[in-house]
Amino acid sequence: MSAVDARGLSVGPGTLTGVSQVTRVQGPRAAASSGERLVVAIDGPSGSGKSSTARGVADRLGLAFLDTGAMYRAATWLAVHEGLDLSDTDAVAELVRDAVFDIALDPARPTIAVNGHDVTQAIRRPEVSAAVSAVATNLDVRKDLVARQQQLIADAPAGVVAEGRDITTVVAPDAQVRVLLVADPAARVARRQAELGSAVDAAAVTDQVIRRDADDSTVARFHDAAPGVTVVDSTHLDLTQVIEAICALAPGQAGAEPRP
Ligand SMILES: Nc1ncnc2c1ncn2[C@@H]1O[C@H](COP(=O)(O)OP(=O)(O)O)[C@@H](O)[C@H]1O
Ligand SMILES: Nc1ccn([C@H]2C[C@H](O)[C@@H](COP(=O)(O)OP(=O)(O)O)O2)c(=O)n1
Repeated sequence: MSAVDARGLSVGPGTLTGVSQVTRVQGPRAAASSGERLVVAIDGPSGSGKSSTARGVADRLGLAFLDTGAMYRAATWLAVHEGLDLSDTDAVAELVRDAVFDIALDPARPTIAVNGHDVTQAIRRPEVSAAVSAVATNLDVRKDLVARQQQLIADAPAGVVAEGRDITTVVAPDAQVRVLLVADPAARVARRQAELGSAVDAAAVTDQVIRRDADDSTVARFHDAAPGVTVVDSTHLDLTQVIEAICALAPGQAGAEPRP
C-alpha cells in the first residue's frame, strides 16, 4: 500500500521510522523522458551554494529536491562502515550495486538512508567529506548512481530540482533549466568554514573544498559550462538573489513575484 503526498512522492514500503516521503531506489533501470514536468539541473563546485539554492528553488516552484552528492556521501559512509578499502574499486562498486537507498525528496526535510541506516547527519562529517572523492571517482559507482538518479528524476511527477557535478551534462542534459553555479574559491572556502565552525581547522576546510574539487573534476565537468548551460556567479549575491535568478530561468517564471 502506498500513498502519494502533495509533491507526488511515494510513501509506502520504503518508509523508515521517523522518515516520511521516501522514494526507494533498489537498482539501475531506464529513466523515462521528462515530458511536461519541470526539471531544473544545477551543477557547481563545493561551496558554490548548490544545495541551499536548489532547496530554495524547489520550495519556490513546488518541486522535489534531489541532492546527488548525498548519494555519493551515503555510498562512502556505507563502504567505510563495512570496512572496505576505498581503493578496491570492484569491491566498492559491488557493495553499492547491492545497496538500497531511501531518499526523501522534500526540500523542507531531505533525508537519506542506506541499507536501513539513516545517514542524513553522518554523511556531513569531515571524515566522509575527506573520503568521498575516492568513491565519486569510481566509474562503476558513478554508472550505478547516475542510473538511480535518472530514475528518481523520472519518477517525480511534478518535476525536480537536482544538484551535483554532472546533472547538466550526464544525469539530466535535457532539463529545461540548466545552471552552472559558481563562486570565487575564497568565498567558497569562507562559506564552508562558517558552516563547519572553528572545530574544523582551516587546512581541513581548504582540503574539503579545493583538493576535493580537483579530484572530482577528473570525472565530471563542473568548472566550465557545457553548451546551453547558464552560468550564475553567487560570489556577490545572497541566497535569495541566487534563488530568484534561477527561478527566473524557469518557463513562465520570468518577472514572477517571489512567494511571501
Ligand atoms: N549566495 C550565498 N551567499 C552566502 N552564503 C551562501 C550562499 N549560498 C549558500 N551559502 C552558504 O554557503 C554554505 C555552502 O552552501 P551549500 O549550499 O552547502 O553549497 P554546495 O552544495 O555547493 O556545497 C552554506 O552554509 C550556505 O548557507
Ligand atoms: N553528481 C555528483 C554529485 C556529487 N559528486 C561528488 C563530489 C563531491 O566530492 C561529493 C559530495 O558532493 P556534495 O555536493 O555533497 O559536496 P559539497 O557539499 O558541494 O562539497 O560527491 C559527484 O561526483 N557527482
